[in-house]
Amino acid sequence: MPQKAQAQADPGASGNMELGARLRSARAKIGMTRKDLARASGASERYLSHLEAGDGNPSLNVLADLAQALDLAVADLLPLGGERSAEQAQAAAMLRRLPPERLETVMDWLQKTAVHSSRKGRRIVLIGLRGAGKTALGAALADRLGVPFIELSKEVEKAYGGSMGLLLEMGGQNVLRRYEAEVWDRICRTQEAAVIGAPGGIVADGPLYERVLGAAHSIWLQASPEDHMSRVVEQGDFRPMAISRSAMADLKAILDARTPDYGRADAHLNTSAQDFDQTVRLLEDVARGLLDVKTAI
Ligand SMILES: Nc1ncnc2c1ncn2[C@@H]1O[C@H](COP(=O)(O)OP(=O)(O)O)[C@@H](O)[C@H]1O
Ligand SMILES: O=C(O)C1=C[C@@H](OP(=O)(O)O)[C@@H](O)[C@H](O)C1
Ligand SMILES: [Mg+2]
Repeated sequence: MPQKAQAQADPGASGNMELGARLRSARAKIGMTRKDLARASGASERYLSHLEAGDGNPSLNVLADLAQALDLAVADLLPLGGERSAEQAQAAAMLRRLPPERLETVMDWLQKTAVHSSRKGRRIVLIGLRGAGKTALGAALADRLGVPFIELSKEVEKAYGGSMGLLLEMGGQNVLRRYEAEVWDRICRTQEAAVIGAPGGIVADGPLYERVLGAAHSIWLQASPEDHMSRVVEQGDFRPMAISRSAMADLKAILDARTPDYGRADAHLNTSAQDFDQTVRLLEDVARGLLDVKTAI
């Protein structure tokens, strides 16, 4: 194999280059000459010049001496630990230097903001069995938060250009899942803030459900089986429970089977414990709690 290709494929070589660059820039930042650094660290000037050129593989002891001479942590000299930008590397270095007693506060803040909100944005997704209130409560919540209300099933129908019934008849569950996944991803790309009503059956598509939980703040709207049934019957729509003598047994079985999945939502709200308007108020509190981001460290 040619020498150059081998060097490029060797992650150690690029690490040494990065170490060299970090050393040079750390030294430059504090106005230290190579001679100064050699004196302060005990390494020879010639060795330092090799290291800075990316041509060396220093021992941990040497690194420790260099770091001490530069008033840095050893980790600050090491190649990026997977960070994708200088800012990320700087943030990681700052975290490493943070006194332990401040670390807990900073981690708490990071969890609530950086990690949490960057992926979930200000998106709220409502999940739950039919009659939970995803549609009715979702519209009311969106109104109160001043964000759009989007129903996944409606968006699927728009994207397909036909009714859900037609889509299922022509394409079946697999096509429905493909549409749901495409529409979900588009919503996440285009809507930083929204209330999204998921179809009750979203839990059946494992990979999509994972994406849903990861890309929005999720709230499971719970109701008693009796309320699920009466609300659905009132709407004259019996999906996914067929009208039969065993309808209530079917409903309970579906609810039981889905409870572990619905239960993974970030928050749960019992909609059976109070009337609609009170439920809207509670839901708004829950949603604002999830969106609330502490900005002061
Ligand atoms: N406390 C409550 N919480 C949610 N919905 C309620 C409540 N009380 C009555 N309802 C009614 O129950 C129905 C819930 O249906 P819907 O919003 O279509 O549920 P989903 O979209 O989850 O199937 C709505 O007509 C709503 O007005
Ligand atoms: O719970 C379910 O299995 C289903 C719920 C419906 O969505 P909604 O809960 O939005 O009505 C729809 O996805 C389909 O009829 C299956
Ligand atoms: Mg609905």
